[in-house]
Amino acid sequence: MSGAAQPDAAPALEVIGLRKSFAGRPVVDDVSLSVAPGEVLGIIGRSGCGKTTLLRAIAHLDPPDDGFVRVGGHAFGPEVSPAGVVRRGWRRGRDISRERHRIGFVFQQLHLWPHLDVLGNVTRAQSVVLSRPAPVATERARALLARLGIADRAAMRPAELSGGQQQRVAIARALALDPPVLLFDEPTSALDPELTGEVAALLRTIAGEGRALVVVSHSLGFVRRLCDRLAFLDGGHVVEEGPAARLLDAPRDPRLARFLAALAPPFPSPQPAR
Ligand SMILES: Nc1ncnc2c1ncn2[C@@H]1O[C@H](COP(=O)(O)OP(=O)(O)OP(=O)(O)O)[C@@H](O)[C@H]1O
Repeated sequence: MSGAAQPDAAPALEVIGLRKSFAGRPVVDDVSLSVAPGEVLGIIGRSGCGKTTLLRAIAHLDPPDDGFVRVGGHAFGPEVSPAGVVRRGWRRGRDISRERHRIGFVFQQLHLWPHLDVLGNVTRAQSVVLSRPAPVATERARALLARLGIADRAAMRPAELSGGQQQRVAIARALALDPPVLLFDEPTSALDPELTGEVAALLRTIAGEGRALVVVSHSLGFVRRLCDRLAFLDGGHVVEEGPAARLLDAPRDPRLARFLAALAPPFPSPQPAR
């Protein structure tokens, strides 16, 4: 970890009492989280515990049923209260599209536009979401592609790239909107294990710019390397939260201990040959 987190700073992201149900079944149930600028929060938990649903509800890709999301102290989304009061002047559907650039989202499946080349993928969202003039958007895109080491791929289509390169395009596309908050859903799931360290280093650099990152991952090695804090989700609730090393090495909740034990290698590592 780079130590760039600013835990005493005002939160970049606040999630307060978020709830999301599908067909009457609560999947995210009263989740509250706070992430400081420069901090990386990891979300861990067994398959189906609601990690992706939580990320999507934070970003209002699937609007939450209840709760508040704030970015830099300002409301993100309609702020539906338990009493059903909606933020004054809020127009559902229309207004969220204007705010989307404040929370970047890098999907597990990446969702790059297959018919656009790499440069087009990184400029298009800037034009659509921020109405940036084409030359400004292109300059920003080229600078990001260079920074992410894929400038020489600018004219290629996503299908012509490796998984790691495609992921860099998705990260460049999200960064192009300058979001103070970035959400990553399983950023290493499509990558070879040797790229995991590279992705962790890249995300640390991005956080080091003062952005708040929330990262869902199944890989304990990855979250240990990357995250300042972890939240363990079970049954739609955050049942334990704290410094990453503390949760991984000294879990307090038996559900977290069981989850970690199930992921630990079944046999001790072989002793290295002397
Ligand atoms: N759009 C939806 N409609 C109905 N049910 C849904 C929807 N999205 C998610 N669910 C359900 O919510 C539960 C949590 O799903 P979610 O994808 O959030 O879990 P997860 O923790 O991210 O799982 P995984 O680690 O396997 O990706 C699952 O039971 C899933 O079937």
